[in-house]
Amino acid sequence: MDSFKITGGQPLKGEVTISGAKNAALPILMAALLSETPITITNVPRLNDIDTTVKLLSQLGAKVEWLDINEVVIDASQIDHCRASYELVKTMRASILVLGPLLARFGHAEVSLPGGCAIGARPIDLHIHGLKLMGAEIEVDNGYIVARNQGRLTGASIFMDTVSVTGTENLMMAAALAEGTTVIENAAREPEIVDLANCLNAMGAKISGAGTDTLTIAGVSRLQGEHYRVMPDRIETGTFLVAAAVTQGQVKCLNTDPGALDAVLSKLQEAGAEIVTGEDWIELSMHKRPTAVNVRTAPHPAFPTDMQAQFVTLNIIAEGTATTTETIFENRFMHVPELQRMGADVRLEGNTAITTGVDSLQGAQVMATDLRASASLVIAGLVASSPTQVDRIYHIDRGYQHIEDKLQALGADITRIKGS
Ligand SMILES: CC(=O)N[C@H]1[C@@H](OP(=O)(O)OP(=O)(O)OC[C@H]2O[C@@H](n3ccc(=O)[nH]c3=O)[C@H](O)[C@@H]2O)O[C@H](CO)[C@@H](O)[C@@H]1O
Ligand SMILES: C=C(OP(=O)(O)O)C(=O)O
Repeated sequence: MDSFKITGGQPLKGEVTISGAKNAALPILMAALLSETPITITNVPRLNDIDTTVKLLSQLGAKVEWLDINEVVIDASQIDHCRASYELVKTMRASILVLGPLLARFGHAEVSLPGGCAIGARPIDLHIHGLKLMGAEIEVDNGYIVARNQGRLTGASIFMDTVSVTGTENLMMAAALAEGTTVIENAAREPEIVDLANCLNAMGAKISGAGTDTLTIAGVSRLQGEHYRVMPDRIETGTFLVAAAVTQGQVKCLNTDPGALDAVLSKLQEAGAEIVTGEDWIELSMHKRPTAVNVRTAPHPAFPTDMQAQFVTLNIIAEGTATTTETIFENRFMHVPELQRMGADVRLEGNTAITTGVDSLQGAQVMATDLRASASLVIAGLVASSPTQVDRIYHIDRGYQHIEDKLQALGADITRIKGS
């Protein structure tokens, strides 16, 4: 397993080009299963999760061809299997996103139950409930969700008890090919939902309300391939901006969307950062030690849970005491004990991390436990007074394209140590 070796102390300076959004690219690649003709997708980030998705689509029988590093054509005209195996689902929970498309187009899908995950239990009951309302028969057999329906799914009125991003995406994709109209209430409003809806509409779907809490989907009988560009990754952008703020640097993120980051940018300004934005760029300058900021995660447009760990790192070196409260996942503080090992003054009370900023962190050998926890440890390493080793970085490779190359280009001293 690979590790990162980081020697901190340099303020990050320069420009970084942001990749396409993992959490938009994943459902959009899965949406290719709905199409009878090939779809070309650009601005696809090259990450382990994308490789897993491509493997999954290929196993189902789709033909996948990379035209360029970030451009892929998926031809799902011939699908010969409708089963997503445990081996793939356990490495990437988003594999559940094949359920809606396979069921809608072929009337049959088998997907391994994902099981628990480092950040929480993450059930999928809302996906199943919504599909059942559309007429599917669903049972669990030997650890697999087995879903069937005769003919097309039927449009339904669905109220989601909890706001779920992939739940909304799965139901939206299923409803796109259903007979009749589906209304999803209490839908997720994340920008990635809007991106998926835009892609589906370009393929011929009739979806309105994306970005609000009510989606209306008038089902159509077929969808066709298109050429679609994935939105920029707002979480990668936020991660580089926090790294710039923590190291008191100056970083311009290119190829991004400031409009998708309101809550994060406002917290960075509260922490003392100067932020200038253009149509597709954000520049952050930090001229002093950050001020600690209280953060509370909640569904979009509130502060994203995927930026929580990075802000804990900001708070542990900031001036003052702050609370960081996690309301989405019940166990998303695995970075806290690792940060304590680097000298952070942080304690957990229920779903809140209480931090009092320290003047400097010490380097240590720390272990990444999930994707964003890994990012928080890398950022901590960038300001530590002695070298840091972050182990198990396969987590970070799931969601960041060449993070060490991008950080090196900004002046960071970070190298990958190849493991066995
Ligand atoms: C691939 C992808 O896009 N992943 C994102 C997606 O994950 P994901 O879509 O898995 O997260 P959800 O939005 O579904 O989870 C939100 C909450 O709803 C609960 N829940 C969800 C589904 C369900 O059927 N029942 C249920 O109770 C979850 O346990 C969690 O407490 O949104 C999360 C919340 O913004 C992000 O952290 C992830 O990065
Ligand atoms: C939690 C995340 O991803 P996933 O839902 O794929 O685990 C994330 O992107 O931070």
